[in-house]
Amino acid sequence: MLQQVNGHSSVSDAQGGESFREDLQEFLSGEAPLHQLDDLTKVNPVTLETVLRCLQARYMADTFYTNAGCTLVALNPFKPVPQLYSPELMREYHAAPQPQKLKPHIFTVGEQTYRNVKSLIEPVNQSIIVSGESGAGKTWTSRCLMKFYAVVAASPTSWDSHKIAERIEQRILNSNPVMEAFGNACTLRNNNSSRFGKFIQLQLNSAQQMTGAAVQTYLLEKTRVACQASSERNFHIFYQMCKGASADERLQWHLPKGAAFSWLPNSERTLEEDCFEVTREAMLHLGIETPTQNNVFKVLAGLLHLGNIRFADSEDEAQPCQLMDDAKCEGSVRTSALLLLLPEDPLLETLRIRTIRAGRQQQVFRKPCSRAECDTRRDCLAKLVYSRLFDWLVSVINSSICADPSSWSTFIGLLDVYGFESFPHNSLEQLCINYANEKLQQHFVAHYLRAQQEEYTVEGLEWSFVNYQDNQTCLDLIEGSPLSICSLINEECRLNRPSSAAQLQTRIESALAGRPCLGHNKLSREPSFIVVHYAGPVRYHTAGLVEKNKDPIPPELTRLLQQSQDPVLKVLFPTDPEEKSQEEQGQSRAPVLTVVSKFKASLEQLLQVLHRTTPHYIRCIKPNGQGQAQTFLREEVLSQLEACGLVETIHISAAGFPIRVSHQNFVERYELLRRLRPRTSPGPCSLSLDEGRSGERGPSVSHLFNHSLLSTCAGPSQG
Ligand SMILES: Nc1ncnc2c1ncn2[C@@H]1O[C@H](COP(=O)(O)OP(=O)(O)OP(=O)(O)O)[C@@H](O)[C@H]1O
Repeated sequence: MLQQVNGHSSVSDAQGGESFREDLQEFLSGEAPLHQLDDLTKVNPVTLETVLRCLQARYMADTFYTNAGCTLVALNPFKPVPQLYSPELMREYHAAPQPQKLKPHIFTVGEQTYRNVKSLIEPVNQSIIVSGESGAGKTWTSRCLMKFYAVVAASPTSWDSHKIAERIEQRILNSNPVMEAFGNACTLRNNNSSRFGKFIQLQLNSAQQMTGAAVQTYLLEKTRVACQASSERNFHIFYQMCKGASADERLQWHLPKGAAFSWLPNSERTLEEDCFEVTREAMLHLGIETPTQNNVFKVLAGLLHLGNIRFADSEDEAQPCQLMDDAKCEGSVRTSALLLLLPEDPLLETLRIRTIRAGRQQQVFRKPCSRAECDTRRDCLAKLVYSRLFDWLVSVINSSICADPSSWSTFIGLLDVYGFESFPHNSLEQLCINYANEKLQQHFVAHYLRAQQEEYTVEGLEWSFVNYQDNQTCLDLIEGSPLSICSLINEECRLNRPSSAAQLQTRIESALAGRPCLGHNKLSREPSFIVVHYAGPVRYHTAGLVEKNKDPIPPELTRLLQQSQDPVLKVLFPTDPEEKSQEEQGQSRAPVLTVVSKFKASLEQLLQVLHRTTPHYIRCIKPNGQGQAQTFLREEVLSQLEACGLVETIHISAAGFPIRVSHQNFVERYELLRRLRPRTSPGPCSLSLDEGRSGERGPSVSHLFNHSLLSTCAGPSQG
């Protein structure tokens, strides 16, 4: 081959031939080392294999951030890398003339968004969408970005003239431990897993200083209060108070050392998250004074005692269930009532007896509940209190950190959402989460395609995306009108008819027959349906779906809690005189929104906000499921690349121009070809190294070309 090459070569003398031979050997021995490639869309060619190899090589070289077009891929190091997040490094990225020329980092994204706001080019507001599966590093990333803005967008003086007034950035940072204590839990996949989604809006004034923030939360996993999977835990706060309370507090909250609570599994495990003092301190900084904090913890202790109440089957259906025959159970009712400041007998009665209003006169009937119903009502009471407490905390946080509307004009939004989920058993929670991911994926693809087109236009390239189809058909299946999975589940709730899991499956299959993204696993014995998501097919079980969607709260429970004399519960359950009189007069109350309807509405609101911002994407990837440093499991990474839409990005890249090399890199790489150039005058495909240097176009401009162009011409069009 060399002979043949030499035949056309201008390299003639023996010495030159030898050096050429060596250079050619070096050329053939490979591209730049993979770990040095900062952008996945620049690996050649862009395929899953090359992308995986590149990520692996970088991970093993302790390089955790890589660009992928307009996305940043963040690999979880699973080990402390303090120098990677130091304030000095933050300032370096902040001060850099071109931060995108530094190594890929979340601070590049942070700085870019900050500069975009400064530039005042529409849309001025920015959003950073951080996604990934549980344990991939979303919370870590969001926290680091908040710290970054606290450093670079800090106001030079205190926001209040008083010395004691705390800086707003510190308050915003203080919201993290509080939200994590109440909203995070140890799961099989992550010791500190956020059990809710959040959008944090960092508010900036005209001088781009942070003047405040606002938090919006989504879908708190409230069932965890009363039901934890084996080897998982309840929300951190319960363990924090049980482990960190003083002797005096233990006495007040009836939490003697070593007390066993059935809603507090795996409490022998101590995690670094079990830091009660940090939570209390942060609550104090947010304006939640010690007496209010004590009240909150007293209520939580009341819930723990509530969880120890056990019912026994009643022999006579007309009689209410008895408590399990032990003194401990009676003690739990008493202590729970004491801590929640509720009358003991009505508490027990509400758990065991259902009241039904019927007829024109709204006559009240009392029906004893079965043992299972009693358990459900007990759990429902705990979930109701906890979810309202969480919402209240978020509202307190907001009132502490939110700036006056006149003091801010722009914002940077940080969205930390649960990634795509597919488990052996998937239910309404997974449907909502995956629905949100479909929406965000559509938003991402639209943005990515737009960015691609803009890049091609700048390059003067003709382009077309081959066979690219977005995920609208899947979204139509989930949320479309008039018929979709959401509408059918809502219909079942509205009609309030008894319907089995099998009937719901049949209804979905018949009403949505022929939809391309709907599948059915004929081998499955449990009633279910399959949705073919962009990230892969997921089977959803229909059992319990309608009930979960209704999320019914027996009105007696709310009425009971309205009787409490506890100051916190009084805030969480205010009495509404109008509602009470309406009920007494037999007027029907406003229709209760289903879980799906509420989620859909909040998702639409979120997307409206996102649509009005310039989005930036950070995809967090977990290199292995065991949380081990230096371990890169290709299969696991691959499934996450699929789930976070990166494979799709790669396909879109490949549908456009799959090979992208900057002019400068091209020249450096193929410099050898110049020495092969015949002495005759250059043809249309000849390479002139002096023309069109990339620097003349600006730093971000790449030359893009397809396979055929490369193979026939071996040189970029100089467009
Ligand atoms: N950049 C990082 N450097 C060091 N360790 C990290 C980094 N990112 C994540 N980790 C480790 O991984 C763990 C999981 O990260 P994190 O809690 O941010 O995941 P997550 O994606 O928010 O998960 P979930 O969806 O369950 O809340 C952290 O507790 C931390 O130990």
